[in-house]
Parts: sequence; C-alpha cells; structure tokens
Amino acid sequence: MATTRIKICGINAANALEAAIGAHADFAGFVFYPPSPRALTPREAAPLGERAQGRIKRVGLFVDAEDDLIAEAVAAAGLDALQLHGTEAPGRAAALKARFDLPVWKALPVASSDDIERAKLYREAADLILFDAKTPKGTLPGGMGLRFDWTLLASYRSPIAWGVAGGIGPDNVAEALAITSAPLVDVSSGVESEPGVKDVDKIAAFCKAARNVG
Ligand SMILES: O=C(O)c1ccccc1NCC(=O)[C@H](O)[C@H](O)COP(=O)(O)O
Repeated sequence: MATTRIKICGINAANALEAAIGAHADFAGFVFYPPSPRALTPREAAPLGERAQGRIKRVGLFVDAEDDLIAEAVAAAGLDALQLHGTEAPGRAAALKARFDLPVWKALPVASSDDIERAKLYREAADLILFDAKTPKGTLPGGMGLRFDWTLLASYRSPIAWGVAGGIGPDNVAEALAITSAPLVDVSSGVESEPGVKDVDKIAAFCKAARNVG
C-alpha cells in the first residue's frame, strides 16, 4: 500500500506549522475565507508561507473566491496548490488551474452516493478530489468536525488523486483509512483545542496514527 498523504488544514500559527512539518505531514492548508475561525489574510499568510517553503506543500483554501483574492494569496504565501471548497463548477476550476498554473483540488460535500458520483464531472478540471462532509445550510462549508458515511468510499476507484476529510481525528483516522483506503487524509478541527487553535500534540498524534496505517 502506498503511503497515505496527510494534510493539516487551517494552519494559522507558526507553532502549528512546525508541528505539521515535524510530524511529516505533506500539506499545510491556509484558509482564505474570512468567516472561518482559521482565516488568514494574504498578508498574515506571507510569513507562514515563507517558513513552509520547501518543507511542506502550501495549499490555499478558497470558497467561491474572486480571482483578485486568489492572486494576492498565491503571491503572498507562495501557494503550491489551490483548494476550492465552495460551489465552483468544473469550468471555474479549469479556469483557475489555467490562470494560476497550479494544481487544483476540488472539495465535494458528501451525504449520499450521488455526491461521490459528482467527482466524475471534475476529472478534466481538477487534480485532486477531496470528499468532505456536507455541512448544514448557513454554516461553514468545512472545518466543522462532521463526518459522513465512509463506507460510501469503500470501493471507490479514481483515475485522479483523491482524499477524505470531515470529522477525522487522532482517534478515528485509522478507521477512516481502513474503510476508505484513501490516498490522502485531511483534518482541521480534529487537531484543535478550540476552533481556530491548533494543538501541536494532536497534530503529532494524528500524523502518527495515519502513518501507522499506510
Ligand atoms: O476549516 C475551515 O474553517 C474551513 C472553512 C471553509 C471551508 C472549508 C474549511 N475547511 C476545509 C478543510 O479542508 C477541513 O480540513 C475539512 O473540512 C475537515 O474539517 P474537520 O471536520 O474540522 O476536520
């Protein structure tokens, strides 16, 4: 089995970034979505991006963002990939991939098998599909600690890269990976002490538990 790749999302402080790097996570997620408790402005992300350069890949998370914000964030934080966590259509994902010449990850909210099927729509437009739990209307579209039925992915096969997110933490990441065999796992609130505050010990425990599986 190939090694599971790990993304720690919502990194907004140097200690959390160092914990993710120290625990050999593959990706650090920077959230550029103002309503999030983990949100960064491009200016705030710049020193984190510089610290991360060459040590961990930097993924910028956007929710139906304008090009201007994405351009500022790419320039300030030196992003290595764009994660689209809103209602971006395949055409929008393809346009951003072409404009910024960066890999594009598309997050898809999952509540039923139909939601898994939607991944097919993005095969030409995205480099990675991230299956995340569907959240209630009027709340954040991610980072809520909600999980979906992982058995929906039990026999999932894809020609492009993919990952699983939502309600995963140090105590259940092994179960999530055992059920889904996902090549990538993503976590945010599961490694926090409170919303927006990462816990360095939980980051270490999460990465250790994920690495013990794949
Ligand atoms: O983390 C956020 O605040 C956030 C806000 C808006 C859209 C997406 C967001 N996070 C996306 C992620 O990549 C999370 O890691 C994923 O949703 C899982 O979150 P959690 O259930 O808290 O681990």
